[in-house]
Amino acid sequence: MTENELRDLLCELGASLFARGYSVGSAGNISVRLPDGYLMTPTNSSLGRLKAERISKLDAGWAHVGGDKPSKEVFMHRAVLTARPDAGAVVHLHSTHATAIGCLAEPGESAPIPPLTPYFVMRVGRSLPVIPYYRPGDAAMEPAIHEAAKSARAMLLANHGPVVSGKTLMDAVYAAEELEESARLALMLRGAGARALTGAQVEDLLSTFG
Ligand SMILES: O=C(O)[C@@H](O)C(=O)COP(=O)(O)O
Ligand SMILES: [Zn+2]
Repeated sequence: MTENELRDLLCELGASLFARGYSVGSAGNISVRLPDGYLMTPTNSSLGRLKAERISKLDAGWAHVGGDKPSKEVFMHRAVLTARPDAGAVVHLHSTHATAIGCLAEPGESAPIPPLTPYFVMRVGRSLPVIPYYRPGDAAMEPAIHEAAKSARAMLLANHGPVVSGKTLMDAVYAAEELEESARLALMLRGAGARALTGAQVEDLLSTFG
């Protein structure tokens, strides 16, 4: 896709996430890898009202070179995109149920949501590390996120929200949506003795769709 097509898709997907309640107010931010740098949602912007021409552009060294001032979470996005050379985009949301799991789980946990459904395993993967709490925008979060992202497509920031990567922008958004719905399901079934997929079923999914 061209840069302009990616800008338009970012606006379209941001509006769709916002309209369906995956983000509210100016919460959340999204980045997309380009051949010569990165696109990032501007700080304090609503995902529901992004303007293609105002999206922030950063060069390959992560310096701001165009558009509005980028999200204060540049360190979060840089941590994931440098750890995962195959990732083309990162989506950070405050979606309610994934954030709730991030408030219940212990930092350091690696699988706070059980593999209840195949699509969760296919989109999010085997592990979902819980990163200790950092103040939003704190550069100190970068090493912990970078390390976790080497082996996980998605993670939960304790008491903050999910961070999800994907090969493409569309993949990252689909995975963020699936993570939120799986978190909702996990909370709904908490304590009910729900049957999770077995280890063999998870491995079969990962080797077939991984
Ligand atoms: O939680 C926060 O403050 C940020 O992580 C966030 O979601 C929105 O920050 P900006 O992207 O700087 O608006
Ligand atoms: Zn946030």
